[in-house]
Amino acid sequence: MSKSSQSGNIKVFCRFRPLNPHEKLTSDLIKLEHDSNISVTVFPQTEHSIPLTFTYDYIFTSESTQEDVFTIAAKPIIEDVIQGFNGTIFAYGQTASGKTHTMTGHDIFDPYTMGIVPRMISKVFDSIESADENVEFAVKVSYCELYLEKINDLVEVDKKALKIRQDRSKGVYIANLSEHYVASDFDVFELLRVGTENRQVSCNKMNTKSSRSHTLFSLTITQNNALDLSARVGRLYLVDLAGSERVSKTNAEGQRLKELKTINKSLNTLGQVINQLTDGKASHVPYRDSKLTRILQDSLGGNSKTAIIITCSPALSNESETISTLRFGFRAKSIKNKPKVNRELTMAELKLKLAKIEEELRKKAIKISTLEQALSQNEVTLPIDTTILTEHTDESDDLKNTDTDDFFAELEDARNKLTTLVDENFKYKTSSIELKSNLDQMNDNNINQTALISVLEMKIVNMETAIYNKVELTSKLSIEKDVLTTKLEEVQNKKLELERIYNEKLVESNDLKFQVKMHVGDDEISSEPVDLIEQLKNKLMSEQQKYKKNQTEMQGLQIRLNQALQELTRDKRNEEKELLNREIQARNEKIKFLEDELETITENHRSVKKILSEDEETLKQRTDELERTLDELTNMYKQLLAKQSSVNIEKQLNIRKITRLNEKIKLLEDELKTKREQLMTAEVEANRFLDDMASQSIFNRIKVPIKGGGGKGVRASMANRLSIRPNRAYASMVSH
Ligand SMILES: Nc1ncnc2c1ncn2[C@@H]1O[C@H](COP(=O)(O)OP(=O)(O)OP(=O)(O)O)[C@@H](O)[C@H]1O
Repeated sequence: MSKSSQSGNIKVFCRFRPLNPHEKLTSDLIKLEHDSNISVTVFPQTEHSIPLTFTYDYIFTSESTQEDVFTIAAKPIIEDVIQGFNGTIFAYGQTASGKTHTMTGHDIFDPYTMGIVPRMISKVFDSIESADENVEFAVKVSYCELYLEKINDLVEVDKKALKIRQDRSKGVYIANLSEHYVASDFDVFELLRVGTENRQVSCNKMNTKSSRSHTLFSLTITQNNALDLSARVGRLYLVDLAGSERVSKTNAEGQRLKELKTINKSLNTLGQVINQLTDGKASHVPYRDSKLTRILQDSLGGNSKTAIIITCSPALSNESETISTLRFGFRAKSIKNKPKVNRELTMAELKLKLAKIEEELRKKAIKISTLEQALSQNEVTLPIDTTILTEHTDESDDLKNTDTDDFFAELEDARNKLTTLVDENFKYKTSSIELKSNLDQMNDNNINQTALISVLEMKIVNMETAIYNKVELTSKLSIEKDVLTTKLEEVQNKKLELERIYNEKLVESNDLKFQVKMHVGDDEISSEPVDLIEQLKNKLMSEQQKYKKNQTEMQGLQIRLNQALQELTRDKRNEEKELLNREIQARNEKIKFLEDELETITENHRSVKKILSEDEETLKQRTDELERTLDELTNMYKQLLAKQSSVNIEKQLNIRKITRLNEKIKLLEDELKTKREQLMTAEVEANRFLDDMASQSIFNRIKVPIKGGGGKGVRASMANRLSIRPNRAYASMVSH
């Protein structure tokens, strides 16, 4: 199967039916305005209600014809199904709103009243008739109903309570549901008639032939092109839902009430599925909550081209149901599906794909070398064995098919990742270098500051030594001063002593003079006393000399003391001391300042170190991370190389296969040429045989090939049989 997907919203169409005869007598019309053929505004009659505007892909009014509905809503879907897409059309609305009228129609043979289903079937066979005669079609149909949450086959009625299954190729499907090959629209109509007869229909208060079950009619068209050997499969689902209705409006009880509840439950789940699909935030879509939503899984949010026709009653008595239906359709409009063509590739397409793969391989090789360069620029060496690129072996038959698109996407992804990582790595490296240079600069600054500090410290030591010397000198001078003071005191004491002695001697001498005067008069003084006086005079003289000497000595000492004191108190000294003190103070302040500065620098250094160590840590982590990622990328790169190698091998194998196939085709073409003529005659016989078969049984379990364009013979013969048109009673039975 090849992919050719395009996403698109589900198409929603709205259809208002006319008032029925009963409503014409009992009810007014809902107040609404058709703003355009895509927008309608409802003015609810309930108190305080505001007007509600709804837009759809198209709005059919009560005057719209069945032909209009088919052309606008259904025809594009069947055209897509013939192209190989899956398509779904279903009608949703309250009971008696016109679902069956829209889907089947009142009379499937009446060109005016026939609904979507018969028109689509005719369209399918018209398309087959006008198709290329090299295309062979096979059409098969199945018809079932979902009644009370059980799936029953409507053609082979013994097949009841069928199970829903899902697989990759078929998607969601009903296991064991009978499938019938059909050769013409007549076969399909006949099958529809039988199925409709078997459908659960009962009377209710609102609709005398109300559908009590949901029905699912499926038509699968397979086409094989004999020229390019391509194949396509398109599947069409036509769903006629049972109508929702309020329990209170129907007076239902017993089995009817049970049916009603089951129908309402499955329709509620359908509403929830649509709500979840359009919510945007919802993580779970409750498809499995009802069989109806499970069957419609591929049609809602899946790979189908889907059209929903919401049918509405215009009667005021149904206003709330009509608004609820309009809301349902409005919401469903935003569901996005991803339809894809179910087809197999032709030989030419295979060749084209091979050429594309070869081109992509070439590009990939360039990309790989670019990657290698990028890696080597980042000093990442890869242990690549380059021979792996060209190596291939015959033992590789088991190798899985590699989707080159995925491979290239992966490669591109890896390349982008690598580029981002390389850029990041580069950024980190640059910032790391910047940080390192900052750190170096700060270290240099630090060294300079430290040198300056040590010079200053030296200076401080010198100054301290000088201060110490000065202090020592001062203390020496102070000691000397003390000694001199003591000496001065001694001299002064001596002086006082001498003065005292002198005074005593003076008193003694005066006493002696007086005694002499008194004793001898002036001339009668004997030689003895004169000697004594002389002695005393001499003694006094020597004492005076001693005194003078002491006095001179004392004066000398006094001078020396004064000199010493002067020296001590001299201004110059004081000034020097003052200066010294000031210098010491200034240096102390400088030391303090430098200490503070040193502390700040140390603090800065510490914080920078901390930041750097943190940055280094982050950088280290980042580098580790990058290294890990690079390791991963290296592994990925190796894997990619291995993949590339397997693609190369596969390419070789494919080339061989294609060569073999071409040879085979050549042989087959030759064979075909000879057999074609034989087939022409056989075909006439086969047509006759098919006619016979169709006359015996219309439900065919054997594949009936219908030739595009060439199928005219079969359909024409069928048309002959259909020329006896079914009577009215039969036709209306088909419609319900
Ligand atoms: N657009 C229309 N034009 C004319 N008549 C219509 C239209 N739509 C519905 N009717 C008529 O309204 C009646 C109810 O329609 P129908 O049976 O299709 O409703 P329904 O939605 O299928 O009901 P239920 O869910 O109960 O099966 C029928 O008689 C049908 O012919």
